[in-house]
This record gives sequence, structure tokens and C-alpha cells, in this order.
Amino acid sequence: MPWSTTKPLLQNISLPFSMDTLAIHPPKPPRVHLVHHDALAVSVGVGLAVYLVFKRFEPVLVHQHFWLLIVPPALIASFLLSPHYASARAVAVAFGLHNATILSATLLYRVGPWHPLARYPGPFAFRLSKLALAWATSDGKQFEHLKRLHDTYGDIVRIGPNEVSIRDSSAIIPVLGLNGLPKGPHWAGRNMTDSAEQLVSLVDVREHARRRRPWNRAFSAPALRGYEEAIARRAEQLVELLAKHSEEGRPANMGKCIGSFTYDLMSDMAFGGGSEQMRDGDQDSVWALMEQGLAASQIMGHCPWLGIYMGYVPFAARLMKQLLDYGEDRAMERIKNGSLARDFFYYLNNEDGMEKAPPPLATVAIDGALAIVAGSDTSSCVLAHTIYCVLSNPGVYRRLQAEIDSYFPPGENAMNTSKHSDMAYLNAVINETMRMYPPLPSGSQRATTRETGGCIVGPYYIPPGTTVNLPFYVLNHDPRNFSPKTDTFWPDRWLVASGLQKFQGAPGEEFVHDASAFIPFSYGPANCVGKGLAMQEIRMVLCLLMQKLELRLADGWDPKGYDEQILEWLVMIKPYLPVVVERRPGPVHQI
Ligand code: HEM
Repeated sequence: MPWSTTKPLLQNISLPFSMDTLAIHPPKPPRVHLVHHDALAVSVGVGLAVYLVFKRFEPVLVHQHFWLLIVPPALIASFLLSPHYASARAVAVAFGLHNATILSATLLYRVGPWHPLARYPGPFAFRLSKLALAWATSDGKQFEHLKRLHDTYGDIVRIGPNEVSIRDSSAIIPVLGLNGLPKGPHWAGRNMTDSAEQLVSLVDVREHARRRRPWNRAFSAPALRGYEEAIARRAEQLVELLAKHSEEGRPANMGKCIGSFTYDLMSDMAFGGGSEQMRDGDQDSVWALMEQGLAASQIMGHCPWLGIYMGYVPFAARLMKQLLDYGEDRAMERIKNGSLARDFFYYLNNEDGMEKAPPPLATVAIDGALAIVAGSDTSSCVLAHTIYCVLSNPGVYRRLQAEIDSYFPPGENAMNTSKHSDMAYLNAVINETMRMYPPLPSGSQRATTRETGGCIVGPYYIPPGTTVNLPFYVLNHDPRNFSPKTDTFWPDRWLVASGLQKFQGAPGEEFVHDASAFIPFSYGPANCVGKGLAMQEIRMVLCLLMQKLELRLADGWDPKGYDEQILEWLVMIKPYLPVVVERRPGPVHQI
């Protein structure tokens, strides 16, 4: 503060004792007594100083907020305002002034032309607070909102005070690639704590790379071969579950059956077993809990501070705690029983002895729980959407079945993975499903920090302290990346792109296929570590289902509403999908 401002303030300070009294009584601690308007001015000044701390460091922790938002006005009320007001009023004035100053300075800065993101367009409310986007997307349709925003404002949109969304495939490498940016802040809010240790939420790039090593080994090619038997066993069980529906004369809800399959499988993979949803049903309502948890986490991902606060509310944190407790129980049991097969735990718990020391139990438990959630929701989403797309396009169904039958005639093992990568139509169908319905439609989030500094992303400068989103759904539905039939399920585009089929468009129609824009598993050193397993599992299940079963949509069910019912709670939620199932005649392969 310049001296010219400070001097009059000091002159106005009157001490609450006279010099004469010093001779009679020992001195009491001096009490600062400012005249009324100066006391208020100090309160505003302290508010502005705290605002600068918020602007620079963006503190989100509860104890930081206590020191910045509660302590200063409490001191001001006790020492500066108490001579002027009754105590309750002094407290109200101090808190009101302090927080109103911080709020107004924050909002003015965010909407002002001096904000480093001021040049990027976006709705006015989104500049003010992330609460605006959280509210707008609380209907579960964030991916559609983002698409509309880009259609309105262009390739870069300011979707928060310090956040942009970029619809430009040239941004993928600088943002997600090897020398890209650290993870963004949304995981802290989703996990309801700033100290979550899950691999997926590690912001520190070096720590992430260190923790990722055992995961990479758990998903290496030899490790994946070791999982084939477990996948095959569970896939056979899924076929039996679906066939049972037909024997009972009722359609199967495909999303639910497949969800049970992936959950049981991921429990096998992570902890060597422990879940039997296909046999016993979802007795612990795991799927409901997971979907509720993800729905709540959608809002908290936008406002990490809110998630961290909610983490202290026992009822709100219940779901997260249940998940962590489950992971810990399963990890303890797995340690007690030892390993029967090389599951993920074998690698994550350093049973392969490749790391210097085994990780703490809490870390393995939390990562095991992550594997179950990350691996079951996503793969089941792709499988269910693929079946929906195939069944609502009879030509695609027949062509896919013909390809599967030609590779695996009745009696042959349809889960023989050595043939799957050659099956062009199968892979086209899976890719096209993930293009239409990427399981994480709003994509990946990364952020520049003060340490990384700003960076250039294509034609854009991203200043330090900016969160950057690459929305997969929007990239996939951009005609500059995929056309014609951008919004239509058309697997042939993948065959045309790989030269296996000729493009037969209308006169003058151009075929566009930018495969670099297609990143359903994300990209770079923090991409989906389970990509290989997911693809292996999806191909095995589809081949087995189509070889052994005849499937069709239930009579009277209108598929038109399917898209409307798709919600995004981080991952796309599978709508109700009733399917009539019949066994196909022919010899049955036994594994
Ligand atoms: C079709 C299925 C799947 C899709 C589309 C998918 C997609 C993704 C995406 C988009 C990410 C975020 C990466 C980022 O932040 O940029 C991710 C992360 C992750 N996924 Fe998957 N995933 C799938 C299946 C699986 C499976 C089967 C597992 C196995 C356990 C798995 C485990 C993980 C893990 C551990 C991470 C965190 C990686 C890291 O931070 O290093 N995912 N996944």
C-alpha cells in the first residue's frame, strides 16, 4: 500500500488509553481503534488481498478456505468493527464486506477484458462460474451441450472462467501427447478429495508415469493372452444367461445383462473373483450405486471445491466410501488367498517383483477398485451400443453374422483371438459404434499450470492456469472429420478408409475420414491403459453372441427413443434395450 494511503489511516488510529494512566496501571495490550469508514476500508482492503491469493493459487481445500474466508473477517469484526457495532452486527458487516469484496473482484476479473481467456467466445454465464456449466449439464446431456456450444461459437469455446473446450484434432497431440499437459482438476471433485491416489487422478506427471508402470505390464500382450480363458468363461456364462431369457419367454435387457457380465469379469481380473452378478443378480445394487455416484460426480467434477466439501458430509461421501471399502476388502481377501492366476493384482501388487518395493495396501486397493469401475462401465457401454446399432440396422446384422460365420463356422471357437484383428467388418462395426457413442463422450481434460506455463495448441494460445477439454463426441460428429453420414451409423466408412471398399457417394460428395480425430480411449501417456483388454473382450463377446445366438429387438419396442435416453455421467449410461434371444442351431463349441 503506498505511503500516501497509509499515513491518513495511521493518523486516524486512536489508542484506547491515555498516557496518564500508564503511570498508575500497567499497560494493557493496545486495541486498534479506527474511525468507522477506515475500519470498513481496511475490511475491503483485506478482502482484495485475499482475492489476489484466490486468483493466484486457486485454493480448494477446506482448511485453506477457513483461513482465507473465515479468519480475516472474524479478526476484523473483533478488533476493528466492535467499537462501532453491536457484536452480531459487527460480525455480519465484516463477513458481508469481506466476502462481497472477494466475490465482486472475482466476477469482475472473470468477465473483464483483462482476463487471459477474454478473447475466446462463450456464454456470458459460463465466464462467471463453473456452476453455470454444472447446472446446464445436470440433465445428463453434457456431450450434446458441448456440441451445440461449438456449433454456435466455433472451434474454441470458453466453457468456464478458466476453461476452454477445443474442437480441433490438431489439438490432440499438444494437449494429450508425450509432451502434453498434466491432468485437469475434475478428478479431485469427482473423488471428493484432493488426496485421491487413484492412477487416473494423479496430476503429477512423474508420479503418474511411475504408478503407471505396473499397469502397463498388467495390460501387455503376454498378460492379455493370460486373461483370454477368464474372458471366455464369463462370455459363455453370458450366452447362457441370455438364452435363459428366451427359455422363459421374455426379452433380455441387454444393457443390464452385459453390465453384470463386465462387472463379474472385472472383479475376476482385478481381484481373482468376488462378484457373481450374472448368477445372483445385482444383490448389492452395485450398478445403481455406481450410476448414482457417477451422476453426482458430474457436478462435482465441474466444481472440485464442492466435491471436496461434500467429501466431509457422511451421507454424500457414502458411495465413495463403499467403493473404497469394497476395494480394500477384496484386496485383503486376495492377499489372504494368494494368486490362483495372473490377474491385475499380480502386477499391481508387485507379485511379479519388477518394482523395487511393493506398493502400500491402500494404493493397490484403490487401484483395484478403479479397474472394476473403469473397466466394467465402459466396455459394457460399447457392447450394449454395438448390439443396439447392429440390431436396428438389419443389413449390418446380416453382414456381420456372415463374417463371423465365415471365420468361425458352427463348432469352431469364436473366441480365438488370433483371427479377430483380421475381421474387417467386425472392427468397422465396433469403431463406428464408438464413433457414434464414445463411452466418455465429453473426452479428456488436461490443464496448464504455473509450472507448465502457457502453451500453443494449434492456432490458440492457452495461458497458464487453464483447463483444456477435448470433447470426443463433438470431434466424432464434426463433418470436417467424418463425412458423409456424419451423424449416421455407417460402418462402411472404415472399410472405405482402409481401401477395402470403394466410396460410392452422390456426385460431388467428398469422403472425409480423419482417423486421428477418433480417440475413444484418449491419447498419449495417460490414455486408457485397458484399451487392449477392452478391445479383446468386446470382440470375443460379439463373436460368441453372434455365433451362438439369434438376436432381434423386442416386438413393439421403438428404438427411436434410445438416443434420447442416453445420459452421460462421465461414462454414457446404457438405456433399456429389450432383445429377443434364440439359440442358433448347430454344434456347440465347448471351452
Ligand atoms: C471400451 C472400453 C473403454 C474405453 C472407451 C475407455 C476409455 C478411457 C478413457 C477415455 C480414459 C481417460 C484417459 C484420459 O484421461 O485421457 C481411460 C482411462 C483409464 N482406463 Fe479406460 N476405457 C475402457 C476400458 C477400460 C478397461 C477394460 C480398463 C481395465 C481396467 C480401463 C482402465 C482404465 C484406467 C486404469 C484408466 C486411467 C489411465 C491413466 O490415468 O493412466 N479402461 N479409459
